[in-house]
Amino acid sequence: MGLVQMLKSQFVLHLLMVYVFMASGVIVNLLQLCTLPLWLVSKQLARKVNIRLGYSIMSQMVALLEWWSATECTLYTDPKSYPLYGKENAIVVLNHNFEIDFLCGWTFCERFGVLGSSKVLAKKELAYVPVIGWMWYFLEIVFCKRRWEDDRKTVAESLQNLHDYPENFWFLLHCEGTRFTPKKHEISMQVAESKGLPKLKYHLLPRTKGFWVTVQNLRGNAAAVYDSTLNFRNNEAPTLLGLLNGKKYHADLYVRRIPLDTIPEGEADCAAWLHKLYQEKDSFQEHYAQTGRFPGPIKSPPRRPWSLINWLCWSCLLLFPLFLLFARLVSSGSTVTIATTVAFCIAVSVGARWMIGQTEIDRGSSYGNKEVSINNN
Ligand SMILES: CCCCC/C=C\C/C=C\CCCCCCCC(=O)SCCNC(=O)CCNC(=O)[C@H](O)C(C)(C)COP(=O)(O)OP(=O)(O)OC[C@H]1O[C@@H](n2cnc3c(N)ncnc32)[C@H](O)[C@@H]1OP(=O)(O)O
Ligand SMILES: CCCCCCCCCCCCCCCCCC(=O)OC[C@@H](O)COP(=O)(O)O
Repeated sequence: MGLVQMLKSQFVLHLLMVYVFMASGVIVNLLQLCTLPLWLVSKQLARKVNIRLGYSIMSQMVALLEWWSATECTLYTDPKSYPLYGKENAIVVLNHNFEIDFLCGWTFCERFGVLGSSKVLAKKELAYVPVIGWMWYFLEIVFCKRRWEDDRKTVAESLQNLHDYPENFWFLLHCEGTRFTPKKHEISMQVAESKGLPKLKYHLLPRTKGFWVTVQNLRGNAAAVYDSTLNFRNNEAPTLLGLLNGKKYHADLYVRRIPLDTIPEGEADCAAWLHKLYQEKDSFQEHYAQTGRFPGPIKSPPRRPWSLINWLCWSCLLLFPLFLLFARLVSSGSTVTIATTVAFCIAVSVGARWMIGQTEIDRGSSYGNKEVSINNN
């Protein structure tokens, strides 16, 4: 292990990074709270301010991937579609197999200039994750309970609100609804069989209702669906802790641009269209497994310096007072103050570990895990 790699794996450095992320995150959350009165005066200005504030949090995690771990991201796509990326609103349909797929998504958003305005249909539980979940509230992220009877109205309303959104956005949909595990796969393939649908090898059976409601409510607003398929070289299963330890991965993303007006309007036709799309996605993953690459030409956007600059600015701003405080603490010699500080550091690391746990598939939800009573009618 080289010196740099050894440094990157030091716990004390991770603690400092977590401190910068959490402290800057809470400051940004408080600033977001201060924008509430602005919504009453100028909604569009409040949204633009929140896009930039959100960027300041999300791009720190992007910097972790791009600059700290130096993970590479290769894009396979049609060169004719490429100039449109970042210049239009789009619905992104992405497979959900990896613990850091959300971060790869953010990284591509960053490279096409839509990170601050990126949107997702996220499970409600994520709204309570400190910093990220609180930030999402101000970014008009659409949350769902994964119970159609509860979600159909709220999701449609939240999507309608995006019609006058002031900047281009990508709306991410993980149609599988949960991350891939062998057990969830087995159960969803029983559902596929009961519906007479072909089996998928690399994906769970997509849940079609969220896709249909999104397409219907973003018609006239989003121009296209970006069918995106992600995988990692060398059969790696990347983790957030791996990134924190400076491990370099290589992500490959295959994106096809599909104009929204070519997608059927009726619910049943739209569902059939999505099932067909997932069969195609499965064949792309098979191609990847066989050849180590996706079909089509490579047109990779380079990383930009902004995420690193933002991260360095927050680090300078927050580490300097921390070191001053630390020096004063040591010189004061007060056991109570030192013990309180140590307890605070432990609380922050436990909190951060819990947040990282939210990304771990082993600690994932039981959604899609339960045997369903299969009705063949
Ligand atoms: C280009 C690079 C990327 C750019 C990235 C862009 C933006 C980045 C932005 C943010 C990054 C951060 C990312 C954070 C990620 C967080 C993501 C999540 O939280 S995923 C979980 C939440 N999202 C979803 O669930 C979306 C998909 N789900 C749906 O759409 C659902 O339909 C629903 C609207 C949530 C409703 O859920 P419900 O469970 O009620 O689903 P359905 O009614 O659809 O399901 C019943 C239906 O399914 C059949 N069924 C039963 N069991 C299964 C099973 N195990 N598998 C499959 N299907 C099953 C059942 O028979 C019913 O069938 P039918 O519809 O025919 O009656
Ligand atoms: C510079 C950075 C320093 C980093 C410090 C570390 C801080 C930790 C930050 C944690 C961020 C948490 C973001 C959560 C996003 C997780 C997205 C996700 O993948 O959710 C899973 C759901 O889709 C499905 O859930 P399951 O049904 O599979 O269960």
